[in-house]
Amino acid sequence: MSNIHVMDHPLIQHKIGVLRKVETGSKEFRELVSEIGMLMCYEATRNLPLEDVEIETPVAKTTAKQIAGKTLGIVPILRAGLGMVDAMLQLVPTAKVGHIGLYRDPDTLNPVEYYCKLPYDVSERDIFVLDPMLATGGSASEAIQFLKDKGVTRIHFLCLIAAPEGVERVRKDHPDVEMYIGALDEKLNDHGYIVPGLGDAGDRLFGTK
Ligand SMILES: O=c1ccn([C@@H]2O[C@H](COP(=O)(O)O)[C@@H](O)[C@H]2O)c(=O)[nH]1
Ligand SMILES: O=P(O)(O)OP(=O)(O)O
Ligand SMILES: [Mg+2]
Repeated sequence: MSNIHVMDHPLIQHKIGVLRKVETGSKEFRELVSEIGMLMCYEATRNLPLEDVEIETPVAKTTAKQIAGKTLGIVPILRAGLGMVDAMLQLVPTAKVGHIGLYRDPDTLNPVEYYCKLPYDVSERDIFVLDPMLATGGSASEAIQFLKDKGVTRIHFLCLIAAPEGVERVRKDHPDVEMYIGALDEKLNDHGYIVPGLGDAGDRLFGTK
């Protein structure tokens, strides 16, 4: 079974279409990123292991299910990944949140790290790395490597839009990572932007351009 999952849900496709539009302003953009993030979280958590737990309802004792293990962690790649955090937390309120700050050098397109703060028990958790855009794959690959160096073994990567180049890079560097992709686009342009894409996700989320 492939570990690359391209979303085919009509709600996700519809919302990504609105997100792409040049006339979609920051407020609506933020709402859409959050909504799509929530729908993708639902898909990305589909295979989490469950364990039995004995509970008591008002009527009877029974065996219910709960997520097994030390539960989850969420790691947005700053800034753009921040737009997906609240939605994930609404579905998984007990998740801990780490942050990895990376920006792309505009000339080399290589990621430059400027911040990192992770939960102390990060290595015991299933980690969901968030970034709306997977372009060259440099940022995602570096963030994932960073987590692996901290001992994390179960990593899932979620992005709203991906270029084939980025998917190939992450697949090659990290074949063990589950990738969840809202839409797979055509290519990168000469500046490393996804075509057709949506522009710079961080700028559109925070109104910085
Ligand atoms: O069309 C795009 C392409 C990239 N971004 C931002 O860059 C990084 C991902 O780029 P990589 O080349 O994959 O490292 C991502 O964090 C986005 O913030 C973008 O917004 N739009
Ligand atoms: O990857 P970048 O350089 O686009 O960073 P940001 O997410 O802060 O816009
Ligand atoms: Mg940006």
